[in-house]
Amino acid sequence: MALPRHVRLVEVGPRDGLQNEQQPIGVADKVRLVDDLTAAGLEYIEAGSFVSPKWVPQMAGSAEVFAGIRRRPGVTYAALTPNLKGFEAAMAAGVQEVAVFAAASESFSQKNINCSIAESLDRFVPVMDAAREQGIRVRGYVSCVLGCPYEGEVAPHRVATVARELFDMGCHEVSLGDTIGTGTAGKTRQLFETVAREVPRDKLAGHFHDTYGQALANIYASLLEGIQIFDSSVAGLGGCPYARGASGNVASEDVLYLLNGLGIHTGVDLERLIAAGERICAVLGRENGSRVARARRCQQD
Ligand SMILES: CC(C)(COP(=O)([O-])OP(=O)([O-])OC[C@H]1O[C@@H](n2cnc3c(N)ncnc32)[C@H](O)[C@@H]1OP(=O)([O-])[O-])[C@@H](O)C(=O)NCCC(=O)NCCSC(=O)C[C@@](C)(O)CC(=O)[O-]
Repeated sequence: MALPRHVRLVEVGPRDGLQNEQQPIGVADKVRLVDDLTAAGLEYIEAGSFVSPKWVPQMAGSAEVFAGIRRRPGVTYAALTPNLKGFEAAMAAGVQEVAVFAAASESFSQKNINCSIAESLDRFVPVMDAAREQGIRVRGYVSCVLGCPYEGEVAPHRVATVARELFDMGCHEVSLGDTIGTGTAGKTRQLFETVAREVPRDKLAGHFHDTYGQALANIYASLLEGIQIFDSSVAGLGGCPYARGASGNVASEDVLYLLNGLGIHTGVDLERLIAAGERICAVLGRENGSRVARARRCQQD
């Protein structure tokens, strides 16, 4: 399959990235991060999460974040909503698009959202109904698509079943998450080939954590499978609170460098993106997880 000419980057740093930080992060710093990402040209930014603050304390201020950001027309600012309560809170905060999240592994589903896969899909039905009534688009996530921290291997057909359920219930696109980053390029191709029998390819996104250093290779493998939407996290922020040892998402800067090198258009400015990552890393006092950003810094020193 020929490589696509355009890719949409879904920036998940303010949500997937920051949700795993142990130290408190002020609303102003979160708002600044989202504004910097907007300035870098990202068209889709996951800016927060309306989940139980007991489960993920770092996302507790999401309503304030949505109140503080400067929204650029044409940019989607989205949030996670695991149930109707979260959806209603997101609507009150003026969220434009929400995401529901399921897993391909029963154990991870229990650890992450305290219910089975089937129960989670049932919980999403009222969210989907309310979203339809209010004209809100819903994105779907499937976690553990290339491995589970509790169960190990996950067969592609199990992922396909959950992805199909999410698509059939009205999710406009389904993002497949390699939560623990164990996937390799061959398995990634096999995964998309299998899932694309159930959900159209142009409705699938890749969401790769870089724990084993395979994320860029997996993105290239996905491009060869015709996938044109990728989730990434500025400065490689993050991890997953329910997958011990999982490192952050693949760094947005590194994905952009790959795509730029392939001549694939994204509309994102690399230098501004690097600046956004450097700023939030300075706030957090952590090393920048983007190799591109680190290389640029060395060249400038
Ligand atoms: C789903 C629940 C709520 C079930 O949690 P539960 O305890 O089973 O739910 P519950 O309905 O019994 O409610 C318990 C308490 O939570 C409250 N509650 C209930 N719902 C909400 C809500 N929406 N917002 C705020 N509060 C809420 C509810 O009001 C109650 O409060 P209490 O009476 O004890 O004071 C919980 O398990 C939860 O919030 N989990 C969140 C897990 C999470 O955010 N994980 C990270 C995101 S997923 C991810 O990172 C993976 C992804 C997407 O990036 C892809 C990948 O890489 O794999």
